[in-house]
Amino acid sequence: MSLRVGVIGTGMIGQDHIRRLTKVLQGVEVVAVNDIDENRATAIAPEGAKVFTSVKELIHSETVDAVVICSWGAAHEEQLLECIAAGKPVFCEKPMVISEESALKVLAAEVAYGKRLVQVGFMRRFDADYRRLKAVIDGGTLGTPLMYHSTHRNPSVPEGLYTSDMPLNDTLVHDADISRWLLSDEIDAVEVRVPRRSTRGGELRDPTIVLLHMASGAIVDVEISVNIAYGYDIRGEVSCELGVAALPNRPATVISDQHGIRQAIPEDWRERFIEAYDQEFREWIAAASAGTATGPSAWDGYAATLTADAALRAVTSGQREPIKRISKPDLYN
Ligand SMILES: NC(=O)c1ccc[n+]([C@@H]2O[C@H](COP(=O)([O-])OP(=O)(O)OC[C@H]3O[C@@H](n4cnc5c(N)ncnc54)[C@H](O)[C@@H]3O)[C@@H](O)[C@H]2O)c1
Ligand SMILES: O[C@H]1[C@H](O)[C@@H](O)[C@H](O)[C@@H](O)[C@H]1O
Repeated sequence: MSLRVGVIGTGMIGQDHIRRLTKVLQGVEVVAVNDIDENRATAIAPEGAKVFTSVKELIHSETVDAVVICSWGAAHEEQLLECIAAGKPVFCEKPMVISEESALKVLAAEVAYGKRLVQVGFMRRFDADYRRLKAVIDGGTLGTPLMYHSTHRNPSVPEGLYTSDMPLNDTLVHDADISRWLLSDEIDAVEVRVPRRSTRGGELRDPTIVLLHMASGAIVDVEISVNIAYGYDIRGEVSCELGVAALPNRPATVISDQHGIRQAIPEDWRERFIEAYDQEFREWIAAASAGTATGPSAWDGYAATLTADAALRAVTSGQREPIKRISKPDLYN
């Protein structure tokens, strides 16, 4: 029997996930949708899916086995808590939540429930190139990882919707998560440096350089650029004691003409991570069909939120901001 899914939030990524859940993947159907913009939900709802005007009713509906949350970050806490209260597996787009307080509430609810229900949308962990990079680091042939250079460039971000904290609490969270995962480490402190501002983003603080001090002593530097015009460019290079392992640029046709030799750069995250999102959902469907979750957990969402909070403090203080974590509940070991 197919997993019957309700999707909350039918904007850019909600539409892309509905496409993959209805047209690409097996063993799943979208039976319900909701958006605060009811007209949008109605326009996007796949054939046969019910449009719910109440999130709560969608989550508790007997016709819905599992939930996909694609609303804005600030709405995630309430929606996640409702899914846990209903005992339903839930895939939640990143950021899991946007404050430490919210993250602790989600952790406490899931721990009290006693089983993993929450999977956070850190899709890089499902990308074949990142998985190969991790296999090399874990294989140990390059020795201990010492530094990781993470480059995260967006051509542009939605004007008005992408606000001043978001380079750190919406974009950096991917680099925080992938650094913890690649290096099998935790982030203990954060520093931020703000160079000359790009005029392309108006008043938005952009670009930003972030240093993540890992518990092991390794250091990660992250470039966050969210208005760099030329494309969606994601890079990563791990410097180890005996060598360096880097993420390849996306393979693309090589064009030679009067302008020189060139390769296309992905336009946005949809293009760059298309296979990663598919794989992320393949694994989620399998886990949710068994009543649970897999991959990035609420603990990982919590760790990314702590990093974003510390980075936001570091912008103001100009100092190295320490991170204090609760001890890890057994559920996440
Ligand atoms: N993993 C990724 O690479 C990736 C890519 C894009 C977006 N995202 C994340 O997905 C989420 C949505 O991003 P987007 O780009 O699709 O934004 P968007 O603005 O295009 O769409 C968000 C939709 O959610 C709806 N919405 C907002 N609050 C709601 C609520 N309380 N209840 C129901 N609907 C609500 C909005 O009306 C809108 O239609 C964000 O958390 C974003 O960070 C992740
Ligand atoms: O919501 C998007 C998405 O998470 C992308 O993967 C990231 O590159 C963007 O910076 C962010 O705004």
